[in-house]
Formats: sequence, structure tokens, C-alpha cells
Amino acid sequence: MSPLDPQESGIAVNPVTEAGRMAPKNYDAVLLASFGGPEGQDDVIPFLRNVTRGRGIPDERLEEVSHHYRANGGISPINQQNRELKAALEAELARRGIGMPVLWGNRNWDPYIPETLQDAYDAGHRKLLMVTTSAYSCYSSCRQYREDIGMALTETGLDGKLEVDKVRQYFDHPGFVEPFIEGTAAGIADVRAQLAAAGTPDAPVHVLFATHSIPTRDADAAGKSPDEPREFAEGSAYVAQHLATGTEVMRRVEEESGLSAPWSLVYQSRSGAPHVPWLEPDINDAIEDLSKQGAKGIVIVPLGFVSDHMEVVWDLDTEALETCANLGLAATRVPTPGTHRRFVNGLVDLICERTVANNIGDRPAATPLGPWYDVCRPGCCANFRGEKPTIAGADTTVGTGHDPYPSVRQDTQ
Ligand SMILES: CC1=C(CCC(=O)O)c2cc3nc(cc4[nH]c(cc5[nH]c(cc1n2)c(C)c5CCC(=O)O)c(CCC(=O)O)c4C)C(CCC(=O)O)=C3C
Ligand SMILES: [Fe+2]
Repeated sequence: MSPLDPQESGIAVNPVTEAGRMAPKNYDAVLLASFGGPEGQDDVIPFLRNVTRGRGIPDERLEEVSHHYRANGGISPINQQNRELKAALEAELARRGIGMPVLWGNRNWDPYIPETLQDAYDAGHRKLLMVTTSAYSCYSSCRQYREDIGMALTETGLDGKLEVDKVRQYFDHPGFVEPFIEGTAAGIADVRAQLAAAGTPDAPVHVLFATHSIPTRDADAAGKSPDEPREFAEGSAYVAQHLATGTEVMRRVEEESGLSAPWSLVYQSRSGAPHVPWLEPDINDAIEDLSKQGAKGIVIVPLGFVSDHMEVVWDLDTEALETCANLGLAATRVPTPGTHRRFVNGLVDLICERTVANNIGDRPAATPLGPWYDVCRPGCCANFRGEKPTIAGADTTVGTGHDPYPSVRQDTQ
């Protein structure tokens, strides 16, 4: 791996995140790790028991949060989305002549991560590179996946036998950002056309970047570490990453299509006890406020999500678009990256930047925050429920990421 010449590539190496790099290795398979979801009415309660495991939540309470799954035949779209993503990744790897299979494992539903790791080991794999379906930094989207692997390695007795590392959080990788640029430009044009058809072509349009709300305590811990010298916007890497990505999307939309609109970051899918503070404003409250302030059109960009899973098709397409309709607002929801060519290509680029063969030396990042760390800084995205075995952190004791100087390790095989 040779250091980049920023003059030549136009992309400067971030001196901060350089510290959390891991040298390229000879990985022999990709692990696509995701949340998992139910695939029929009988799966719904067992799935929700998995999601809330260890918290002793009674089934009656779980039934209350199951309505969106129930209304959709007990089926979450997430598994099918992941089957399609897995197939698209395999096709792109094959197209580039890279002989790595893509193995798939979930946190909360079949195929479960520990079984996938055991199958991988039994099939002869020894070094896996994990790609998750979460782009940002916070407990749920980064550390919890690192724990899923740490616990699975411990549980299966494979720690020390099977190496699992993960690609960096990719919120600002061009492959993740560019489908949103395309979608946001098309979304603004669509809402403008709806308003023109209604005889109000110049009515105000507002872009809402939507992401999953999380408890403010988790938001504040996201990316925070004694080893992290940066102060993040609003004190949270989770919020800062979304703001930076949203800023870049709007800049590129204007540059490439001449379209512009005021925008804000809003939150959705809040759960948990009402007295526990979560990130706000909720998207539905924001839509009502914007309507009161005179907005006539809303473009909803699901910036926090990789695919059209339940939080997107229910909380945005059913609830938020209904809020818009009730207020008489023109509205549209922009696509998620899904299996967009540029997204799939970008994920394969992220795999290549970590592998010896087909190595890509430059690490593009569309915002000044990145490229994010390959190996998380000590303590970041803390788990307030109690520490668990965790991979891919400078302070962890499982897997290989705990090497304090991973970027000078050489893969010898
Ligand atoms: C940041 C974040 C993402 C985005 C990053 C990423 O994409 O990973 C995300 C994605 C998802 N969240 C999902 C589903 C659920 N999340 C829950 C609960 C929670 N999520 C949280 C955070 C996040 N969640 C948090 C802080 C909780 C409460 C505490 C807890 O329980 O840990 C619950 C419990 C029931 C409830 O409280 O509503 C469910 C069922 C699904 C599957 C959807 C499908 O089936 O299609 C997906 C992709
Ligand atoms: Fe969630």
C-alpha cells in the first residue's frame, strides 16, 4: 500500500483516521452482516424476542410493536433486500475476477451470524471481511455488529481460528452518497412537477434527510474516545456524519442539476420508554411544522438506510407520506441505495481497499469527516448495558483488531 499523492488523486488522506487503519490482508470471504427480519406471521414474535433479548420484555408488549410487520403479512422486506445485495456483490466480485464468496449472517434472524461463522470455518475459510448494512457510527450500527462477531467467535470456540475484520463505516463513501444525490435531484424535480401540475410551480419545497432516532446517550457516545481528537457537530459523530453527508448531497445536487431547496435532518422510528430522551425532531412533527411555515412540497431522503426495509416502507412510505397527504403537501420518498450499481461497486471498492490482491490504495471520502476508521477507537459507541467481546476495536480482546498498531501489520499468507 503506497501513500496517496493528494495532488494526483484529488483526495487527501485524513491524518486523523490514518491512525485507525488496518493493513491489507488476504481475506478469503466477505461476510455480509445485517439485522434480519421475520418472513411470516409465525416469525414475528420470535424475531422481536431476539431483538429485545436479555431485557425481559413480555410477549404482549412485543405484540404492540409488531403492527407494521403484522400488516405486511408478518414479512419484513429486509431479508429479500439482502439476498439481492448478496447476489449483486457476488456478481461484481466475479466481474472483477475476485474469487471471494459472500457469506450472509444476521443479528436477529436466520441465517444467524454464529452459524454462518461455523459454516465458513467448516468450509475452510480463515479470514473474513465483514460488510454490514449500516453506514454510520453508533452503538446499533457499528459496535453492536462488532459485538455480534465477538460473541459468535466466543460462543463457537472459533476465536483464534477465524479472523473477522470489518470495512470502515461508509456513510461518506461515494458509492453510498451518489445514489442519494441522483435520488434527491430526481425527488426535487418530481415534487416541483407535482406542484407545477397543481398550478403552483414556485411553491416552497423542503428536503428532509431521515434517519433512525437513537437515545441521546447513544448519540453522544457515538465515535467518542480518549483517542479521538475531534469535536463533532452537536457533540455526536452519528449526528455529524449525517449532517456532513446531507450537506454534500445538497451541494452535488445543485452542482449537477441546478436544483436546490432548504433541508434539515430529522429522525424516525423512535421506540423505548417516553421519559428516555431520543434524537429529535420526529419526521412527522417536522412535516407539520414545515407545513405551518408555508412549505408545499416535501422530499424525503432516507439518508440513514441502506435498503427498503420495514423502517422505510412503513415509517416513511406509510406514515410520513400519509402525514404529507393529510396536510395536502406534494411529496415523494427517494430510493435507498439498495442494489444501485454505484452502491454495489462502492462496497466492492471498500472490500478491495482492505485486500492484498486487487488493492485500491485510495480511500475516497465525500465529507471532511472520513475516511472513517477500519479499527474503532477505544470505547467508542459504548454499550451502556455492559461490555461484550468485540472485534475490530483498538481496545478489544477478541479477533485481530485489538492489535494497537494494526496499520503496520503485514499479512504473510
Ligand atoms: C440506528 C438504528 C438503525 C439504522 C442502522 C441499521 O440499519 O442497522 C436501525 C435499523 C433497524 N431496526 C430494525 C428493527 C428494530 N429496531 C428496534 C429497536 C431499536 N433500533 C435502534 C436503532 C437502529 N435500528 C434502537 C436504538 C432501538 C431500541 C433499542 C433496541 O432495541 O436495540 C426494534 C425493537 C422494537 C421496537 O422498539 O420498535 C426493531 C424490531 C430493523 C429491521 C427492519 C425490518 O425488519 O425490515 C432495522 C434495519
Ligand atoms: Fe432499529
